[in-house]
Amino acid sequence: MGLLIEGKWVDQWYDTKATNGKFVRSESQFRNWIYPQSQYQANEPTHFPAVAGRYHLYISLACPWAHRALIFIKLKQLDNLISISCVHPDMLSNGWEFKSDETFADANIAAGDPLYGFSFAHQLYSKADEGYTGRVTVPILWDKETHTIVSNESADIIRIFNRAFNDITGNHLDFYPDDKVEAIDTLNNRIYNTVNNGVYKCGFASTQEAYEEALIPLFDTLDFLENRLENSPYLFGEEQTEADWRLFTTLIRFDAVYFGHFKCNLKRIVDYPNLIGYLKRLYNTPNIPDTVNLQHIKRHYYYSHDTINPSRIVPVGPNSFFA
Ligand SMILES: N[C@@H](CCC(=O)N[C@@H](CS)C(=O)NCC(=O)O)C(=O)O
Repeated sequence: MGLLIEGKWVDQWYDTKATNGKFVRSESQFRNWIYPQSQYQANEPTHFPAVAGRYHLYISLACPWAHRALIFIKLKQLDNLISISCVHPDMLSNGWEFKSDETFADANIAAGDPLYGFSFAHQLYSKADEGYTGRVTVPILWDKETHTIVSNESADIIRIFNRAFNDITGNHLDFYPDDKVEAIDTLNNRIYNTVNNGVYKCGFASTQEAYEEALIPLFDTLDFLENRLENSPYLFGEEQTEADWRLFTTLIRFDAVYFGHFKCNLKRIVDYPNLIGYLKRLYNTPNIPDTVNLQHIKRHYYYSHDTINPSRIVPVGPNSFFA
């Protein structure tokens, strides 16, 4: 685990000393946008046009943020327009690596870097910006034409996928409808701070106080969501929205990883009747099971975070999502 400093790779774990033991996630730095041809302005440096075959998505099958992007490829039927490949689940001193390894072959997503044959994800960041300083994270939405990163922010990538390619695919499903924008943003904000990022705040805390400060709001929000789902299949009623999918990628990892490895252990998701029903409902959406790789998920967290799990032993259970 490390980061790039002025384009050079430096191996170091998250520094929580300056923040009283709290984990503070850094902001993504590539925040460009893909627009449909009708809205694309060539003279705007942050604009990229929606063109079939032009973009590549680099993901980790273990990572909940990258998982969102993969899910939107499926929901919006973008498989034939955007190519995808994945990193190896082990994120060690070189950060995310591209290597093929039969043990971790996924049935649907190829491993490696088909564009440049790079060994490390940090080489993509240096290619995009030779003086880049910051973390090397996935997902990475890459432009094959100008050889740069369009976006490394999953929240933006799923909104790009929600709209930009509709004219090409004919898929007009809308997971961020105009009349719900404010309500979705408000709920996303709570779920991001206390659940999606909340589990990381628990897991990467380096003081008892910082851990407990993250744990309590995490379970407050899970209790609140359990209540909200009492009479409703999804967070905003009958229709799925992006809020559901942003929550899904954390919930599906919870009992297998966050409960044990990140010490988020007041309750499991299976202990919440509405949340577990909701998780199964989302999981059973067409093409979604193909996006969930429990082997990568468990291996990545338990094997990569040796400050938390120095033995690198990967627990055997649970070996299904809902048990
Ligand atoms: N805000 C980013 C966060 C992405 C992120 O932190 N991804 C993790 C994997 S789960 C990562 O690549 N971490 C590497 C690092 O922090 O060095 C997003 O949502 O896209």
